[in-house]
Amino acid sequence: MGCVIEALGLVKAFGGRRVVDGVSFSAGVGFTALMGPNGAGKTTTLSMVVGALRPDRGSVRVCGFYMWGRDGLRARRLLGYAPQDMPFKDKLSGYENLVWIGLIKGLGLFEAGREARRLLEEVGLYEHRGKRVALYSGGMRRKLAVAAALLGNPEALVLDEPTSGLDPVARADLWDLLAKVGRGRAVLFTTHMAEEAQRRADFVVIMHEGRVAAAGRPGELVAKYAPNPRVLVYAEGAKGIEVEGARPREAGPGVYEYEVADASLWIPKLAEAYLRVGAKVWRIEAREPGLEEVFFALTGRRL
Ligand SMILES: Nc1ncnc2c1ncn2[C@@H]1O[C@H](COP(=O)(O)OP(=O)(O)OP(=O)(O)O)[C@@H](O)[C@H]1O
Repeated sequence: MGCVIEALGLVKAFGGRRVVDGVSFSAGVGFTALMGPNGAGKTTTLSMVVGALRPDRGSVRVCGFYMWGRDGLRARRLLGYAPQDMPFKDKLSGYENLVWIGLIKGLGLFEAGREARRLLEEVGLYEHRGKRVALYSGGMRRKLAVAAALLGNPEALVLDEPTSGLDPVARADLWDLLAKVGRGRAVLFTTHMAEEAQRRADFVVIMHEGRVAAAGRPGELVAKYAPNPRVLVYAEGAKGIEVEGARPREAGPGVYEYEVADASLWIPKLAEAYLRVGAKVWRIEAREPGLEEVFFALTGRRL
């Protein structure tokens, strides 16, 4: 079966405002994305999941052990966590940082050193092991954070926005690494990028205003909430026009999005309608719906 991370009715309020309001989900072996816009409550939820923040209500189970009960220590040991900004000591090397974190996690000095070397190799930082972390790039810091989360060989991994702030090349590189180290583990990660969740997650939990708006496999969510393709018209000289009852949504300056049943029928129809009113049409394209459209269908907002 493998390890499962379970959030069971989590509630957390700050100053009387519930920022997490009854969140439940389970993340089994594979990649689970906790997806939502900034402020949806993702980080607060993760903090409770990893045992850093006590829930007002509800509980968390990691591989069957309750995080906030007698088994808390066990649950914590089974789980590795990489926060958005890992508090590394910039003056120490990558190797020294990992040894230091290993000691905090309860490893002996010899084992911490051995694990640090093994993990630096695994994440591709071995040749930079002696370099001060202050000199690491953003991508290298993230890899080191993944290595730190893997100290103690946890069954579950929790990653808060693992790729935020990275350029596309560094992001793809980090995902190659995560795919490798995530194999056989329950990996829970947060993202506010629909494309990333769609591409990388086996299962997606969509959060909005402190609650779970929907959860499922990406393909199932799209089929259920946003099955229709979209046609985008890039035009100048006409505001979005209604065509045969289909009303556009302004997807950007001069970009009008139509939700249609059959894109191949609607592309010529829309081109004709815009040309008829004297607009310049730069481009028309069909787009398959994805989790961005699912989020919009559920909340009326864009991610
Ligand atoms: N310690 C705190 N005290 C008061 N309010 C807080 C605290 N932590 C978070 N909040 C508020 O709770 C809400 C949810 O924050 P949270 O960081 O969990 O969202 P998020 O989905 O992770 O967003 P982001 O991607 O920006 O981190 C926000 O409105 C935030 O301002």
